[in-house]
Amino acid sequence: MKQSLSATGIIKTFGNKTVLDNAYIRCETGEITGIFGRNGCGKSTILKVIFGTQKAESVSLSIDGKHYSPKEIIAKQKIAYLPQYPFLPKNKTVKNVIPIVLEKGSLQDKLLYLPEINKLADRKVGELSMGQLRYLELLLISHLPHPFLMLDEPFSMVEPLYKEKIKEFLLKLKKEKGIIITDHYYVDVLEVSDKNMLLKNGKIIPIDNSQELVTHGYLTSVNV
Ligand SMILES: Nc1ncnc2c1ncn2[C@@H]1O[C@H](COP(=O)(O)OP(=O)(O)OP(=O)(O)O)[C@@H](O)[C@H]1O
Repeated sequence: MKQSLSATGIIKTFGNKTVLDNAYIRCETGEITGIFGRNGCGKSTILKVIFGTQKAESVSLSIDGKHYSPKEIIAKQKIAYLPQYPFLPKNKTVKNVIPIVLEKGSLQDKLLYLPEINKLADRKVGELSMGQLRYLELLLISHLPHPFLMLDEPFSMVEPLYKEKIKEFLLKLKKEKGIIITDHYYVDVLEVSDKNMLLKNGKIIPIDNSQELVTHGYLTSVNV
């Protein structure tokens, strides 16, 4: 059965600057939602507000019609979140960080035996390249059993071959999850997304076709 996530009425200010002005995100399992917007428009902030790690002046959050406080989101294990910046401890090996994120032994094994992760198993996290680290973090977070997944720049620093693997993986994963992605690699996002939104001046604008990203000033031209 489909599950739905709704975060509405989001207001967030930093000092006298209103970054989110009645913004919203809605997502259902079985679909990928792309969020676009210029640098500093509030894409990371909206994800952090929903995940409960950034306090907002206002946000109304519900999953399957049940209301949640953002403070409960981590504990309730409904939404997994890949932050924009690396979060794994640098001094641990890849095989030792997997159990920190994934509790279940079968999930740990599933990840560890993926050839691209297995070959890094004994390397320290701090010794991985940025792209290898991004790929590891994405796979770790995506293997959590949570029904919703928010990805902040999953394609950043990742080589083209692995970007293709990520897209293939996300298209399979969306059969069981609702996925929200924000990334300036807009071609990659558009290739996998079912619906898209633009964040501009604190508001969400639904995007029906990529030409609208030009109309609203995010792109100068569309080549997809
Ligand atoms: N802790 C903070 N204190 C003050 N201002 C902040 C803070 N965090 C974010 N901001 C400001 O809020 C705005 C939105 O930041 P955010 O990181 O959400 O943008 P973004 O859309 O994710 O940008 P980018 O595409 O560059 O990653 C920016 O103007 C930023 O400077």
